[in-house]
Amino acid sequence: MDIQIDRVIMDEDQIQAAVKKVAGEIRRDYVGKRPVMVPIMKGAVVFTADLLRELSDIEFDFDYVDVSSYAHGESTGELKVEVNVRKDITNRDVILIDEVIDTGLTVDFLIKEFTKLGAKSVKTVVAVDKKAGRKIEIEADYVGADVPNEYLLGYGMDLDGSHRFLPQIVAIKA
Ligand SMILES: O=P(O)(O)OC[C@H]1O[C@H](OP(=O)(O)OP(=O)(O)O)[C@H](O)[C@@H]1O
Ligand SMILES: Nc1nc2[nH]cnc2c(=O)[nH]1
Repeated sequence: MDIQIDRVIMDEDQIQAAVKKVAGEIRRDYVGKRPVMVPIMKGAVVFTADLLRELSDIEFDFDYVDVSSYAHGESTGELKVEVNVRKDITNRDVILIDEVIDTGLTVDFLIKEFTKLGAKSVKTVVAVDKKAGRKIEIEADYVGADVPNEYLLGYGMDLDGSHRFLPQIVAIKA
């Protein structure tokens, strides 16, 4: 597939500033609470590595889920759970980590799942927020930066597996 980059939405410095901002907010709210950090793979892989190294001065536990719903650049609206959480999250404060919130369907689904599993609280941190993309009413609790409602690549975001590890966040030509 021929992917043409249109423009850079966030460069590496802007991304790192966004990581530091949300890390500061999470540190303030969770120090001493030992939350369970749960990235939503695969897209969250890069943001998670940055965020959790930034938070290495507080205590937390770690697990991950692998959930996907996008194919060929579009939300199918159907969540496929490849790997579910294995840690016992009963009565635990959980922080879901994702690189982007768009329709909101992924985090909404997982918040409901984790609440059913007995979590004490489930909050969400995202690197970027496409607020205009929402299909349901839901907000992330910690947002690195707001971005336009265009299909983005890089910093974990892919198109059918391509461009996921681009260090910048870019928009592509339609
Ligand atoms: O708010 P939403 O519209 O639900 O979109 C956000 C989700 O979309 C992407 O996942 P994707 O389904 O592409 O799977 P991947 O993480 O494995 O690439 C991204 O990593 C988020 O998890
Ligand atoms: N790659 C990619 N995945 C997404 N999932 C939800 N929104 C996006 C996006 O803009 N780009």
